[in-house]
Parts: sequence; structure tokens; C-alpha cells
Amino acid sequence: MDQSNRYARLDLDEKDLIVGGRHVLCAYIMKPKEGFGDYLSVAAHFAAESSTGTNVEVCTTDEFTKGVDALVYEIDPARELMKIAYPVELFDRNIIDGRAMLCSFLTLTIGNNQGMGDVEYAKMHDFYVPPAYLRLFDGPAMNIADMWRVLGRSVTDGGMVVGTIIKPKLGLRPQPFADACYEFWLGGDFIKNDEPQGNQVFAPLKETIRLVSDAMKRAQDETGEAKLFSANITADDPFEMIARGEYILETFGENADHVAFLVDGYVTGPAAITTCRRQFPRQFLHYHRAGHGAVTSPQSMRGYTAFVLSKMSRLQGASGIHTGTMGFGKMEGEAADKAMAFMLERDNAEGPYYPQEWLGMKATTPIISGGMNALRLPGFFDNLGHSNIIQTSGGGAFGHLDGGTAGAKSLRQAHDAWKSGVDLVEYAREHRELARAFESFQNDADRFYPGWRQKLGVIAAAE
Ligand SMILES: O=C(COP(=O)(O)O)[C@H](O)[C@H](O)COP(=O)(O)O
Ligand SMILES: [Mg+2]
Repeated sequence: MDQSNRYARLDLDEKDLIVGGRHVLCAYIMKPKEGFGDYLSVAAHFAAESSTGTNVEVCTTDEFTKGVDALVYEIDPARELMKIAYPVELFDRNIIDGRAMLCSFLTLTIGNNQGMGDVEYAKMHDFYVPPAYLRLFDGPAMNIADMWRVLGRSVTDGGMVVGTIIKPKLGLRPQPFADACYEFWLGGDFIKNDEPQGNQVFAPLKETIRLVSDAMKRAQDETGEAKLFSANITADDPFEMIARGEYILETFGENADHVAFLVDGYVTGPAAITTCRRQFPRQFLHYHRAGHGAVTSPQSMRGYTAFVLSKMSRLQGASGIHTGTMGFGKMEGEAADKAMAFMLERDNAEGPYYPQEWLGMKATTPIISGGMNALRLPGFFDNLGHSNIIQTSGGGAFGHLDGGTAGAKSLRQAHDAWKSGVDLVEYAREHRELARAFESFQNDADRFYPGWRQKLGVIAAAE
């Protein structure tokens, strides 16, 4: 059944829709399945299924219903582009406080429509949120500025937070785990649990956290600097997350404000993110996105992009989210991914299809991670244009020939070199840990800094 006379209004203008402020706008790359009607009729069926309709007309529909139909307002079949306007009234709101919930946004805009028989594929590439809906989201309570405050730095331009992920990913008992933390903290600022680390039988959470808290105290005493830890509280059960969070805060005691909570927001969904955001509003909420590649990968024609995931995380209130390494690390990504970081950080930003005003909602901090090391940082910062991010190098710290402390120092030195505009090889001549990073990651050194051996030869080969 062709529903385009009800669910398509190609005369609507996007600018008017934005000024009107009544609609959430979504841009999809959608391809109809061969033999199932023309582009517009499949698009209209998609809008119907995503709002007030189904594949047939139902006798219960009344005039009010039609007033909240989602409407296809633009199509470009050659580019497989389809844009849909969703009236804000469609989205579910909490009974406890009238606020918005991200799961409802997902259920409608990227829900049943993902399994439609007449759609070959459809992927959301961007969305726009009008002010009246935006203000109903929690947004971030904390971000990198709060970390800078703990670290005693400028709260507007505090620079890179030097971080790591404890590796190996799994298989460390509590004491070796805490020892690795201590070692890194002697040179770095921030440590995160790797995403599967929780309460394994060989590393019970309570014992590990006690030892990590003690390692933090010792590292702080030793260096005279504040240290930060991002503890994984991801779980299926919100009560389990809360129990973990409360235990961790109690154990860190006077250092509780040095603790972030890591939640794997893709595998657990918005409920876990909001549990943490609302239950622990004074902690930095670290959104880890393991698994997101299943839908966000450029190879996946369904789901949504990493840009969309990032933008949703700011609405939900993530303090920071992984944004990949923009082509400079080991995970999929490209230089243009910096648009993702800008959408998270700025009050006014341009997405691939829509502008967005955040109306003063706090920024979400980009967390840069995945195959990074000291040698890859300058190119990354050049591309992004600044270094006010959290950076975690697992292999790039513990893969340093001289161990975790030297690895951490090499990362900080690479940041300082970039900040002061000094060539990395030049800087390495005066900074041993950085010089040894060239020795440690020789493939990268050869690729990014040809001729480094001659320039650094004596220092790097010294040990
Ligand atoms: O453990 C790591 C990286 O370890 P390493 O530094 O040893 O590569 C993170 O889980 C990935 O960054 C996730 O990817 P993304 O950041 O793209 O979500
Ligand atoms: Mg990891």
C-alpha cells in the first residue's frame, strides 16, 4: 500500500522545520528492496512504521493521530538519502519527572524500521534535536574540566589527560593489577579499567579496588600529583551497578572525586548510562562503546553511525565518550571524524546533514583510544586542532621498552612537544622516555619520522 499521500510532505522546507521547533529531524541512507515499490512509497512506509502507522490503514486512527505522523520531507533516490521529521510529541517521557528518554528516540527512529521486508537497508547518519526536546535530556553533569580541577590545572585549557588502560585485557590478579596502576601513575594521570574487567573470580572487584585505591594513595604521595581512576561498573542489573559504584566510592574515600565510572553503553543500552548519570551525578561518566562497530562501521549499512552514537551520548549525559582515533590508531576511523569531537565539545556545531545548538548543555569530552602511542599523538593533535582530550594508550604505555612509567612519561612528553610547537624528534633528543618510545615503536617511528635513527641514534641506543 502506497502511504505517501499521508506520510510524505516533500513541500516542507528543512529550514522552516528547524525554525518551527516541533520536530526531531533524521537523515538516513536508505535503499528500498528490489520489487517493493518506488523510493517515496517505501520511505513513507518507513515513516509510518516509525511513528503512527503500520502497513495497512487501521480503523482506530483519528484526526489527532494524523497530526503526529512522522513525515518524509526530502528524498534523493540517487544518493539513497531520505529525511524524516518526527513530531516531538511522539517521544515517550518519564512519569517521574517528565524528562525525555533516549530509548524512546531509538525505538522510533531506529527501531522496527530496521527489520522491514521492503527495505534493503537503512542507516541513520545524523539527527537534529529542537530546543524544546533538547532541554528535556539530562546532558553531562561533569566533564574534563572536573578532571583538570582535580589535577590542579587550568579548567578551560588544561590539555591532554595522560591515560592508559590496564593490559592485559583480562588475566591479571588483584596485586599485579594494582602494581601496573602504580607503575603507570608514577608518570601518568589517568587509568581506566579495560572494558571486560569487573568481578572475575581470579580478580574479585572488592579486593582489586582496595588495592588500586591504595596504589593511588601511594602514587600520589610519591609524585605529589593527583591521580585518576575510571572504574568499570557496567552490569545488566542497575542495582549491581549501584552496588559497585557505592563500594568503589566508599573504598576510595577521600579520593572519591578522583574516580570516574566506566559504563559500556552500547552493550547495555541507554538504561545503564542513565542509571550512572542519575545515581552518581558527581562522578565523571565514562562512556565506553565496545561493540558499536556492529552497527556504526562504514561496512554496516544498518543502524547508525559513530557520529550519531556520540551525539546521543551527550544528550544522555556522558562526561566523555570514545570517539576513536580518527585514523591515527588501530581502530576504524578517518581524519574527518573530528566532526564527531566538535559536535561533542561545542555549543554550536555542524553535523553531516544538520546544525545543532546545544543551548549551554555541558560538553562531552572526546576520549581518544585504540592503538595510540607517543609517536602518533602530534599528527592526531594537528588534525584535531587542540589537545584538550583524554587519551588512553594501553599498548602505547605498557609496550614501552622501559615499562609503564616510562611509557606514561613518553606520552606526556609528546603532548608537551606538540603544545610548545617543537618537532617530536627534536624534543626526544632532550627527553629520554620519548626517545625510547621511538625504539619501542619502530614501525611507527619509521613511518612517521623517517631519518629518526640518525637524529636520535646515540640517545636511543644508549640502553
Ligand atoms: O582498550 C582499548 C584500547 O587499547 P590499546 O591502547 O592497547 O589499543 C579500548 O577499549 C579501545 O580504545 C576501544 O576502541 P574505541 O576507543 O575506538 O571505542
Ligand atoms: Mg579496551
